[in-house]
Order: sequence, then C-alpha cells, then structure tokens
Amino acid sequence: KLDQKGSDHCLKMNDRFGFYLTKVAGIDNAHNLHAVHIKDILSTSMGNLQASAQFNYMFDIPWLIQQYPVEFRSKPLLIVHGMQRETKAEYDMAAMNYSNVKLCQAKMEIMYGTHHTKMMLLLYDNGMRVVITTANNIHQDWYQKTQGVWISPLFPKLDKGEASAGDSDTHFKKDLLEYLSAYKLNGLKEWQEHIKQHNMSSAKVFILGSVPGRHLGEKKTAFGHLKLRKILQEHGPSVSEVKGWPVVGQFSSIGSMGPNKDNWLCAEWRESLSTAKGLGGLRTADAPLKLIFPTKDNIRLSLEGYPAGASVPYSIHTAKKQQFLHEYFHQWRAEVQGRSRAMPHIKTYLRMSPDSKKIAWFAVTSSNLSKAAWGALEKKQSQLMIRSYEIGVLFLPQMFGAEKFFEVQDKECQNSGEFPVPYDLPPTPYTKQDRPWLWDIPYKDLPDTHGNMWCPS
Ligand SMILES: O=C(O)c1cnc2c(C(=O)O)cccc2c1O
Repeated sequence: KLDQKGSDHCLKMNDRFGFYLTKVAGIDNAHNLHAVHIKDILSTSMGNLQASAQFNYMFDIPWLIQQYPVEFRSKPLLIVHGMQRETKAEYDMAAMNYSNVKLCQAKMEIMYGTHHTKMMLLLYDNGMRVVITTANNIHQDWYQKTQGVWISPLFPKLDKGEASAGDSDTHFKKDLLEYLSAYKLNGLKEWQEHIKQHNMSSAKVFILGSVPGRHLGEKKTAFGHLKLRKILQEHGPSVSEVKGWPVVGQFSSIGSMGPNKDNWLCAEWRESLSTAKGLGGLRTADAPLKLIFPTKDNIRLSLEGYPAGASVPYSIHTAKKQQFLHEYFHQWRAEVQGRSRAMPHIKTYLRMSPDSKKIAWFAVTSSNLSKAAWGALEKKQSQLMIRSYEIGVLFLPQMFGAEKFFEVQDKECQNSGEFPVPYDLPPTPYTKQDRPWLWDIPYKDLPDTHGNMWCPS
C-alpha cells in the first residue's frame, strides 16, 4: 500500500502527461490510485460546469446523467452520435426525459462507417477542458476493462479580441477546430465558438482525428494515418535513432485488411507508423510489427469472463480471410498496471526500442486496426478514404521536455517522468496453442471465470 504521499506523488506525476487508465473494480486498489472513473472527470473538483458535449458511439443516457454531480445534471448537455434509424429513434426517446439534453447526429455518408469518437467538451465558469477517451458512455465500459483517458489542462478563457490566439506548439486548437468543422453540423457551431474563445496554448499533445470522406490535396494529410505520418516526418525521431525499432499496435477490434500484409498493413499503414524525421521517403529497413490482441483464454480468464468478448468484435468471417495477421499477434498482459485480467478496450500505438526500455512516441485513440478508422489510399495514392469518425492524441517526448525518448515506466508509480505504458513491454507472443478471440463462435470446452460457456446466437 502506498503511503499517502506516495499516492499524492503518483497523481502529480500522472498529471505530467494527463494520461490515465480507468478505475477497475475487483483488483487491488493499489492499482487504482491514479486511475480515473467518469465521476471523477465530471466532478465539481474539476470545475464549476456550465455545459458539456459528449461525443461517443454507445450511450446509456440515464446512466450518463447519473455520472454528473447532482448540481450539474440539469446543465445543457449535447450528445453527438452516429446512430441511424431505430437506434436513433431510441436515443431521441431516451433524451426526451431530459429537457437539458440535445442530440446531434453525425452524418454517416460512407458505408460501414461508425461514429467511434469518444470525447468530452467541458465548459466551466473559468475555462474549459477537453477529454479524449476510449470508453463508451455505458456502465460496463467503466467497470472492469482497461480503458484510456486523456484529460487536458484547464484552458482559460481568452480576453475579448484575442480569439485568434491561444494555440499550442502542437496546433492542438487548430486541429480540434478542423476536426469539428468537418462534421458540417450547425449543432456543433456553439462548441466550435467555445473552443475559439479559450487559450489552449498549454496543450502538449497532437490531435489524431479521422473524419469520413475521400481526403485529397491539402486535406489528404489532415486525418487518419497520413496525419500521423506528417507529424512524425516533421517532429518525429530521426531515422538513424529508430532504425529497426518495432512498431507496436494494441486494439480491441480488427477490420478486413486484404489477403496479405502487402495490401495495407505492412504497406501504407506500417509506412506511416514507422515514419521518422529526415529525408522524406528514405526507406528504412521495415520496422518489426508487434500487434497486441486478446487471446481466447485472455477473455475466458478475465474479470468479466467470456462476456468481455462482447466488446471485442473480431468475427470468424473476417479472421478466416487474414490468417497472415495472426503471426504478428501478442497476448494481452498488463502486470505493470495490475490489469492482465481487465480486458483492453483501449487502443494504443507506439514505437519501442529493441530493449523495450524506451519509446519514441505514444498514441491513445478510438481507432482500432482497420482501414475504416486509419484510412486507405485510393486513386494512385492521390486520396485517403476514411469511413469513420475517430479521435486520439499523440505524445512526443520533446513536447514534454524529455531529451529524445520517453523511458518506459516498468513499475507502477515510479517517481520520475517515465511514460505509463498501460501494458507489459516487450509484448508476449501467442503460444502455438493460443487463438485470437473471435466473438461469433461458441466456446463450450472450458468455462470462464464465472463458470459459464460462450454460446453466441
Ligand atoms: O467502442 C466502440 O466504438 C465500439 C464500436 N462498435 C462495437 C461493435 C460493433 O460495431 O459491432 C461491437 C461491440 C463493441 C463495439 C464498440 O465498443
């Protein structure tokens, strides 16, 4: 048990990055000391809330309202979602009970796209905060899973007339406004205005956004994996420093990516994630790729048991078409954070030194491993086609006063500026017996933590 000081220190250290994991029920509370629950984010200690906007994929509206302190439950709340038809009608019905709740439906004009973005815009009487997370606005996403949360500093209001100023070295404000204006929704105009009126110069992260569309010309590098490539080209580590460093991807769902690695995964996608600063296009030896995705047994033996798999939607139909992928797979192991049994719904990407003691950058985002989220080049690479709304943040060492790289925090609550990577590095490869979790086939051989089998209908 950490003494009071230790735990306070932890909190401070974690404030360094503003990156937290969500609290997990049922593990030693030592592992929750600097984790956050949604009620902590919305609490009066974060500011005197005047209004908020909640962007997400899944909402339990009554549950969400209950997460606000009682004195904030009647403040204006804008819910931004991508639901259509029956589900949209359900949301409209649920919201009717709350006169302060307005709904805003994101346009989904490209097939198979979803509104994955999970973001909170919190307006106080003395400023505003931006929160970007991987958790849906439902109880079970904040209960026994590993989820990521980035909480911005308090952004103070700008004095009149300064509206053009207030951006950071990472052009956080400009990129957030560009992301929101891409919705082309009148319902978002007031929040775009709030953002314009606040000083966001203290933001040290880069925005990684995705917006449905066929992005070309100037906009081609505004979103998806080409935005990450652009940032790494300009601000990333140098080629010589990270030659041969593995790229690590960790996610809770997988899209269809063609019959072999050269279609997309180890072509444009790995190209972007292994980009380094220096001569554009200087081909470095292909970076090793390590993908972290829960095994069937990770899910079976988890705190939630097989039902954890209901949030890990990898279908056998898709898996069958891309067996090549499984060579890259590594187990979910998070002893460092006491979360080996708290299944990942977090999505993270990083570049790791061969000895896994350092990382060149770290991203936490709603984006899973899919072309829909990161984009796929089309028309002779002249345009990037993205299907879904996504948002995440990228941490670069030099923006946080680190020399060249982040040291990896390999024991909880270390007293230094090490980066709290949410899982164990180096990742542990699948054993010969391991199989990736597939959510749409039955498992009747071995019971889960709660003694149940898995029989999807
Ligand atoms: O967090 C999200 O954005 C998200 C999106 N989609 C799903 C699906 C699906 O789309 O079928 C199934 C199960 C979980 C999720 C989920 O957690």
